[in-house]
Amino acid sequence: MVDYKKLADKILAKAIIKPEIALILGSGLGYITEHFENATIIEYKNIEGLPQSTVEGHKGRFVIGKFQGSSIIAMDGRFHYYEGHHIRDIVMPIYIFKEMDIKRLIITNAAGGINRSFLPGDIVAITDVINLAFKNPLIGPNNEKYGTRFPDMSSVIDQEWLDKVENGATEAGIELKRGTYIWVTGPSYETPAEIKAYELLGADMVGMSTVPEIIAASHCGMRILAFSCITNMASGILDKKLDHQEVVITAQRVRSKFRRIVNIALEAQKGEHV
Ligand SMILES: O=P(O)(O)O[C@@H]1C[C@H](O)[C@@H](CO)O1
Ligand code: HPA
Repeated sequence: MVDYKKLADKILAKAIIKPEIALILGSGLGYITEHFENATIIEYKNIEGLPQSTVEGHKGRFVIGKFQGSSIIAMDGRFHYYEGHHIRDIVMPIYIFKEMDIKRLIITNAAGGINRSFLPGDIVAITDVINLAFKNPLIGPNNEKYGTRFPDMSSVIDQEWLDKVENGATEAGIELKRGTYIWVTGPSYETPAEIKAYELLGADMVGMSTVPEIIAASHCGMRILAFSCITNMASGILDKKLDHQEVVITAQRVRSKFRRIVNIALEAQKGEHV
């Protein structure tokens, strides 16, 4: 068993501040850490036992600092199943955050829009997920210290927190859509026939991450918000080939809107108990 506490202590020992909220940054979204004050950067390669990031647009480092008055630990680079990591290793950071006594998690990703009312550049609040990869990071012995063997998944997103974010976004004049995210392993993008099938299953956007993190964070009782940046329309919707460069470029194009949504999410939890 991995000693998450030891890893958490090792990371905290290098930081100037004690983080209270964790933020996982999707493809091309790492720029938000440029706005952190008093930032400590810790490369994954300097933490023995952690997997490494191998994907463009994922730097592979923790950035710990103050953002919008909140103390944050951000993952500028996440782990994906298609990189060859064991499914349990993908969620190692979640249990490390738990050992840091972090109670709130904001997850972000780049995703392909399936819902025809979405446009590249939209930000969508994830309201539910579909695990089409059929991989579960909780398979194996359960550590009761973190959570129960059979965790409930009927309300994985913190609705109270999301309501506040939606109100804040409306007040700020930012359009925040809602949708169901379907997780596939990748790394190949989907075929048009697959996208038609996922649409029938009720998915609004498709991506290659986030769901393992939601399962693990939910298992250990964290309050979760998750946002997709629609970087492209999913396969077959437009007469266009998909390409990771476009994903990263679109994620960067919406940097100001995306940053404001994260700001609002941080503001929305201030003054609350956890
Ligand atoms: O880490 P995320 O989910 O944001 O990255 C998406 C999914 C694939 O890793 C990649 C495909 O372009 O971007
Ligand atoms: N499919 C899967 N993952 C993605 C996509 C997509 O179209 N865009 C960004 N990540």
